Amino acid sequence: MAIVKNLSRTLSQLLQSPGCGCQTSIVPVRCIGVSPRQVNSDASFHSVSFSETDHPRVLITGGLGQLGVGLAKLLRKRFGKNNVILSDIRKPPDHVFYNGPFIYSDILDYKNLREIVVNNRITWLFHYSALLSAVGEANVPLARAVNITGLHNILDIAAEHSLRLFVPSTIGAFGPTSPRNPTPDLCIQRPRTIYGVSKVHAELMGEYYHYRYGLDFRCLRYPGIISADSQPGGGTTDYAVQIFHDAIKNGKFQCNLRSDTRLPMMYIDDCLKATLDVMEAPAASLSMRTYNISAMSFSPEELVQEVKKHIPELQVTYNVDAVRQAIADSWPMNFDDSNARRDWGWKHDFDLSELVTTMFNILGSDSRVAQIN
Ligand SMILES: NC(=O)c1ccc[n+]([C@@H]2O[C@H](COP(=O)([O-])OP(=O)(O)OC[C@H]3O[C@@H](n4cnc5c(N)ncnc54)[C@H](O)[C@@H]3O)[C@@H](O)[C@H]2O)c1
Ligand SMILES: C[C@@H](O)[C@H](N)C(=O)O
Repeated sequence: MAIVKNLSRTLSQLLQSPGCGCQTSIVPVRCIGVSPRQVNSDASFHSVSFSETDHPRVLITGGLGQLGVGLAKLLRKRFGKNNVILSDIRKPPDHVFYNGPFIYSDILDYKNLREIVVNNRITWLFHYSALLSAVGEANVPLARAVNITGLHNILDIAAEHSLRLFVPSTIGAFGPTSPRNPTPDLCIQRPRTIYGVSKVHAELMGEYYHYRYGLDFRCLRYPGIISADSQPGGGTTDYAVQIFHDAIKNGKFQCNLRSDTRLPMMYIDDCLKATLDVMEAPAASLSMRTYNISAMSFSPEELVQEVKKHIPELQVTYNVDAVRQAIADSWPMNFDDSNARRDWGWKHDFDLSELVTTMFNILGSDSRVAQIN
């Protein structure tokens, strides 16, 4: 009986304090072949390994997608061009290649990742590689490999080298049984896509590594992100980017979601600002490690009305894609991000009308609007 009591006391102490349990033992993370992936218990996971006056040394994985290049630009402004390395498995266009460090990195290659982290003395890692919701459903084995096996590699590397790790999650981490209007941070999560399942897995594994090994894991659940100078990578919210390009190019747009499909959305600048803010937030201010962030929520018909203020003759038709519609119908309609606002001061700058005006300003619709008037 006494043994059972002692065991349960030790276990409850372990579960209550972050970074607990790493004081006295070597914690095996994973052993593969001749490279024992072990985390030394003495590693000071909570203190980042650069001094307060130094800038972090940053690696971004999956950096050539919709969000990575913009993130690199923001981080380079803050920490210096050479302190931020973009990586991907694709060939970078000239404007990316000549604008700062870029290297090849396949997140499924653990040794290559480790080499990059060690050789470049990386201290912060932004893990952007993923297959999004629609392309994930089209290739489940690849999505499982990249989104789950790849994440395991990232977590182990981050724990081994005491990195501060950011992994984005998504509105897609919720499912039809979650409260949808609004969706709070903590509620039932039973997504029906491989993308959503892998993101819930990422949230839970990151938090587990935080509480078990003290990994400085930080995670935001992004809404659908809208950007002007980068294309989305195959998600359910892609229509909200495509409409701007099609409206400007030929004044016609065919929407693949039903006109009343309401989803949380955000302009890219807000998303990247939130990402940097949560990474810079003092650990003591974070009451959780995974936060919803929100800015606006709209349906295709509401977006169309706003776009028509700039291009009144826009013609819209609906040709619903069954896979995407089923996904969207299972996702949150509105996101409750009150914890992020309270804990680390999250605040969005762009509402729907500012978003649409900004998109047209960047994409250069002025001449078209002028022609119409
Ligand atoms: N864009 C959004 O609306 C949105 C919303 C919520 C969450 N997120 C998350 O933010 C992150 C970035 O999103 P994004 O829109 O830029 O994605 P994206 O699909 O545009 O880009 C993903 C990148 O991952 C790379 N990649 C694929 N397999 C890889 C591998 N084996 N090794 C290394 N890289 C690999 C791809 O080449 C691609 O450039 C993702 O994790 C995504 O889940 C995005
Ligand atoms: C919402 C987000 O995760 C992505 N844009 C998708 O639709 O898959």
